[in-house]
Amino acid sequence: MPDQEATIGVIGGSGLYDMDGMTDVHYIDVDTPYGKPSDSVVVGTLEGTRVAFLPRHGRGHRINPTGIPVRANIYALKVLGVQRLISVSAVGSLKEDFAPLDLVVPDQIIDRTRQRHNTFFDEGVVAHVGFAEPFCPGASSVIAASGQEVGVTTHLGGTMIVMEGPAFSTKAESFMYRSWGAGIIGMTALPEAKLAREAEMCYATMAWITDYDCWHESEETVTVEMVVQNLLQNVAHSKEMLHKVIPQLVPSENCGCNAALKDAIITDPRGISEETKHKLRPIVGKYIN
Ligand SMILES: CSC[C@H]1O[C@H](OP(=O)(O)O)[C@H](O)[C@@H]1O
Ligand SMILES: Nc1ncnc2[nH]cnc12
Repeated sequence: MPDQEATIGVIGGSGLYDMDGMTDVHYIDVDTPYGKPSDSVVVGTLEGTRVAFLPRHGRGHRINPTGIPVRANIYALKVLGVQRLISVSAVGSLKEDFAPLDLVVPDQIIDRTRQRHNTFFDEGVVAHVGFAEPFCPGASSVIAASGQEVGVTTHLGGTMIVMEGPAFSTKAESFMYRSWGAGIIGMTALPEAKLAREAEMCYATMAWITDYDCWHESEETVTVEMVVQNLLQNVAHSKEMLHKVIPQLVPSENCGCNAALKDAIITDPRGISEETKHKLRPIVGKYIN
């Protein structure tokens, strides 16, 4: 595999702006039809595997959740060869037994975002990917097993609310999300998960609980200070876990993530312009040439 390619991708969230222990490192600035990604992508070797790492808020946390160039991020990782993508996120808890510092590996998601581009298929070619199971079950199991191995309280499964932000929720919203049965809340897993599906990548999330949002009677309402304090411990666990997770992320025969577009493109290929084909080649080149 060439130096500037990687099959595994990691998107770092709040607090995770770099990865420890990578060797043979290249910083790559990728330009995409959707503009520049959040920052340079670091490609290096970790535990014998080529990995591409990208901090979604940019180094120094410059980009708010709404402003993250998610299409550019996913497109850039696809161009670099990424097939399986792990996302790391700080989240609030909506359930008593999901406590700060616990790890949740969600299996469902509810979209409460309003201002984001959430598809590669909005111009010139239409595709409808299946999203009933938004996270790759194989990659999710690997993350959960490694959480248990490093000794963190780990919950496999749970519904994640993705809100627009950047302000945190009102109490009324937080109670409503609880009544929906949701377990955690964050601001960034969408459209990331959807675009990763369109790009036929396995996608799973390591969601670290930093707070009880604002619904809890006896716990303090979320603040950035509280999130950051808990993040420091969560980030250390994330880094330790990534060393274990990455070498185990082998392709699974039955997850189907790598064939998400197989029956999803509805546009007659004869009507797709050369310009659109060129723009979307890394995403659809396997099906439309
Ligand atoms: C710093 S608190 C809110 C912020 O943290 C989470 O970011 P990420 O998912 O990238 O870890 C949350 O989604 C908000 O963007
Ligand atoms: N309570 C919360 N709401 C939304 N995003 C978060 N990230 C961390 N805590 C959060």
